[in-house]
Amino acid sequence: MALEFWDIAADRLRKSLGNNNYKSWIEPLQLVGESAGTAEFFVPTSFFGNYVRQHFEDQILYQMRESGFEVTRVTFSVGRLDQEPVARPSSPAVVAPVKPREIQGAKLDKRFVFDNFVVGKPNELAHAAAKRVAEAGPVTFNPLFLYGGVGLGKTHLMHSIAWELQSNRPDINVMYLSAEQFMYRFVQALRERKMMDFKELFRSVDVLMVDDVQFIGGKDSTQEEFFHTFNALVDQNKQIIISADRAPGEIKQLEDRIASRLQCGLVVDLHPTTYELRLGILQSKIELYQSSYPGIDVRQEVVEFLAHRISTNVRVLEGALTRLFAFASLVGREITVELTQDCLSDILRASDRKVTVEEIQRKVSDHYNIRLSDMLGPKRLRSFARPRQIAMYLCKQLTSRSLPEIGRRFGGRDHTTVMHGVRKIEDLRNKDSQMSDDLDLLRRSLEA
Ligand SMILES: Nc1ncnc2c1ncn2[C@@H]1O[C@H](COP(=O)(O)OP(=O)(O)OP(=O)(O)O)[C@@H](O)[C@H]1O
Repeated sequence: MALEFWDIAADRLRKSLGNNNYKSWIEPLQLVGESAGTAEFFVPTSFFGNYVRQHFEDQILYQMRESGFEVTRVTFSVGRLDQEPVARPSSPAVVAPVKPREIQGAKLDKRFVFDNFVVGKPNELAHAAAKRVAEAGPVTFNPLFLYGGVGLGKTHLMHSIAWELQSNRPDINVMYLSAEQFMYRFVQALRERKMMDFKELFRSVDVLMVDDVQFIGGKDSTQEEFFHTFNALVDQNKQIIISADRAPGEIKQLEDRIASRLQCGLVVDLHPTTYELRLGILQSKIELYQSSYPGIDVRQEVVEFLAHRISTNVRVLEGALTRLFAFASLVGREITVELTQDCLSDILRASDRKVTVEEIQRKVSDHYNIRLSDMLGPKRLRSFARPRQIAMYLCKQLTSRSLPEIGRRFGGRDHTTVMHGVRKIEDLRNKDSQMSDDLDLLRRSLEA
């Protein structure tokens, strides 16, 4: 009976709102039941429900009353009746069981899960924050903004969150995509005149994850749309997770209002890897590789050699291992440091960190707590002369500068003075363990 009344009300709504509005917003409503003056409707998404409530609620109430309903209130909740809409006022609605939802948006990499993410000092905060949002508890920081240099694990953490959300909360809608894909979809929606669908899609997600957001810098209309999407979701208390290669305030050509919104939640950076973290990552990747290349062993000295020499990013480290394992399996030899040097000569050359003379001078003067001007000036006091010789020695070791060039950069000294200094330190290094430790420490911090 109620269904027939609804048919009448719907027909009146078609006439009063027009065919387009009717098709888009009234036809998809499913009347679930009506009691105590309240009519309850199922709607496909929460965005849809909000939209109808804001724009058509009064009209719906009015036309329902005009058609014989005694209603004073309508409610809209997300759901779907299992078959054709059946309106039985006093019987409970039959709702389709919740199926685990697919993650919407870009495809996720199966290897990028929390279990495969090695945690160390440089990334522990980012990891902890990622774990927290993956629990899908009450939203405490919105957005979570992860940033860091190339290949430091931002995408890995984002995918891990998405996988974990899918298993913890199969009922919620998670959307992961890159900022580039966001723009592509936006442009496509504009071209095909489907902006309403676009808005509805993005406003109906429970967790939105956008990777590499620096991409929208300078793209004005994409930024504008992103801003509206962002605000709409935050207003609904939906979780947003963003990644970028730099902090929000440093993204070029990003509107100030967006940068400031992005800083409203928790901003965490992934620091460059340390030697220890690289060792950990290598050990974990080697174990993974050994399942594909049984019988191939990597000596500990090789692992240390790689962790020491490849300090750029983890992606390069992984590339080096892949090549090493493939090579070792082809030639059927154990992986030694020599084999590694042969096989990875190009990667090792490219990874050689370019340390500058100025960096060395600054580091050494800081380490020995003297002023830079005293290190470069004419004073011959031992407390200035020794750090000066150490800095010269490190310049010879870590840069490709010639002795005369180094002399010039140290207050215009002669190349024989530099040579004398370098020899002195070489000598001390072999005799004095404190000197040797100091040199190792300085070298490591310069190469980190
Ligand atoms: N802590 C880590 N533990 C294990 N693997 C890691 C870690 N950090 C990075 N990786 C691996 O390094 C590779 C590069 O990581 P990812 O793609 O997540 O970097 P990114 O920060 O998103 O880089 P980009 O700025 O280029 O997008 C991936 O294969 C990832 O699994």
